[in-house]
Amino acid sequence: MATATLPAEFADAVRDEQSLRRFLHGLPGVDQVGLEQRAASLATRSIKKAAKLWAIDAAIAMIDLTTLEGADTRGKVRAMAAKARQPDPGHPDTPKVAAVCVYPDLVETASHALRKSGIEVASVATAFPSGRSGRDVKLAEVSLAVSSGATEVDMVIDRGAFLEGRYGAVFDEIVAVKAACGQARLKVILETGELGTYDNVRRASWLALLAGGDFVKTSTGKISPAATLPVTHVLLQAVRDFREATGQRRGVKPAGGIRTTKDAIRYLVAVREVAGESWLEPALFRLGASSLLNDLLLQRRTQLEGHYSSPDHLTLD
Ligand SMILES: O=C[C@H](O)COP(=O)(O)O
Repeated sequence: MATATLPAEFADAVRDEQSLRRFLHGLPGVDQVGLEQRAASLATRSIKKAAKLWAIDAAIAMIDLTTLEGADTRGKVRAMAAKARQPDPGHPDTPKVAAVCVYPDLVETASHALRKSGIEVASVATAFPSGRSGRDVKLAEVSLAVSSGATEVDMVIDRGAFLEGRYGAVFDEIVAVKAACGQARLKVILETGELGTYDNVRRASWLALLAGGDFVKTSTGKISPAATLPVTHVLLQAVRDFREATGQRRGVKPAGGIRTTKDAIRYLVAVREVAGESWLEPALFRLGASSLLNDLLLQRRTQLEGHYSSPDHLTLD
């Protein structure tokens, strides 16, 4: 197996396929009932009015504004980039989003449209969303994205290999992609809706962290279920425990199906309660979403203006 830069205590776990399997299957099992109850009870927590505007602004600043459609055009990406820079021209104090996320062939357009904005350019890669292609093709795609200006790469893991128990192959692929990323941040999409169990989600999270992923991300947004609160709890527990064990902080990105301010705030509450308040920053937490920003902007206007605001003044998501 390839090697990742790891603290000594984990060097043994990734020595070979057998050690990795032993490590991943030695992780504590997830208590499904306890996990789902805790996620549900945190989801009902209400937040005070004063905190709501803070939470809305925090959520906006942590969005990876995404378009991943076959029908995407350069014009659509330019319009998204303009919205990413200034989400609500009627309220210029509205924060910018964290990143714009596109397919590799649109990175150049996004990068040009976002220059000097401080907004990251994220590209999906490694045969997104299925992950079904050869290693060389996947790495070539990562190189295309990075050489076109991507500052972040959202790769998908090989779920087939993972479900066959070929953990070494998944690990090696993440290590190779990380190397191809150079300075770009690597987010590792687990596609949790295909992993079957919370135990598998925990194993996949640790595998991605051990292999050098900067973020673990729930979903592509292309299958159902996509992001859920319980699954996000498992990812947050993994980065929290990884930090305790190694001193290294990694990020979490739920993505897929997050559409409302209420949902976004539930995720922020989960981050605070599971990983801790220090994770509430764009370097460590993102919300991957194609259709969330407008609801946050409407709720923000409602908070500021004291009455419901019509969506007519906002461009479409
Ligand atoms: O990575 C982000 C997802 O593809 C977005 O999914 P969504 O369109 O359900 O928001």
